[in-house]
Amino acid sequence: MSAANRPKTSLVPPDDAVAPVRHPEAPAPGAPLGAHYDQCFGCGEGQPHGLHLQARAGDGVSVTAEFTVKAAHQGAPGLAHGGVLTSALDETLGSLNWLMHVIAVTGRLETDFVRPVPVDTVLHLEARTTAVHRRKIYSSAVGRIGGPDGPVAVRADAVFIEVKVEHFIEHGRDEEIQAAMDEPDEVRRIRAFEVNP
Ligand SMILES: CCCCCCCCCCCCCC(=O)SCCNC(=O)CCNC(=O)[C@H](O)C(C)(C)COP(=O)(O)OP(=O)(O)OC[C@H]1O[C@@H](n2cnc3c(N)ncnc32)[C@H](O)[C@@H]1OP(=O)(O)O
Repeated sequence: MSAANRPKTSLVPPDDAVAPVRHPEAPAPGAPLGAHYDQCFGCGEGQPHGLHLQARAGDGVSVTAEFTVKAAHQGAPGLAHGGVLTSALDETLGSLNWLMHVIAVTGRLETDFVRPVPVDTVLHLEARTTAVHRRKIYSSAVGRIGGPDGPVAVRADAVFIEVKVEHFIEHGRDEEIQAAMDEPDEVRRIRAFEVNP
């Protein structure tokens, strides 16, 4: 069956899924994870149009992050665009994989929009990996407004799929791949994951 015809993977882990394992060299709880790629729309410091999310490690396989909704993120007047909020959730969820030293891409992501999020709001994001089944990584996130314990405005469930670094080399545009490969920090981090599973 071609990938395009594949039935949607459930966001509920199968019975034989296992608990996620935090890598022994993962950053300590409270420590920033840093951007995985300088030009990433979600976390890249060199990306002027990006969200500039800075995730911090939590306990187990969990992270927290804050995202401030700017005027450039509007959908309706004065309110955040749903796709931008989903991007913030995707980035936060994706950062969980670094705590396990696994390279993975988003396979499926489902967002519930519970409350409108006005411009200038700080969205307090929390995400956790709940289970792993072969290459599939099951994670969930919430975004709260009005403070870290405020009401939930958005929530998401996702399945990430583990990939090798060749995934990016094969599919990415040569120009950016070459630039990333020329960046010693990027290569060191990715290679560390490959030799240190
Ligand atoms: C050089 C520099 C590198 C820099 C690195 C930076 C990295 C940072 C990146 C972070 C960026 C931030 C995050 C982003 O924005 S990531 C960007 C958005 N995501 C993508 O671009 C992914 C596009 N999709 C693909 O490339 C392929 O379809 C993948 C790789 C996902 C699977 O194709 P592949 O041929 O490999 O898979 P398989 O057929 O062997 O299936 C394997 C298992 O997975 C299950 N499955 C498959 N598809 C899906 C699906 N869609 N939903 C749920 N489940 C799915 C499938 O049922 C099977 O399960 P099981 O049979 O085992 O039970």
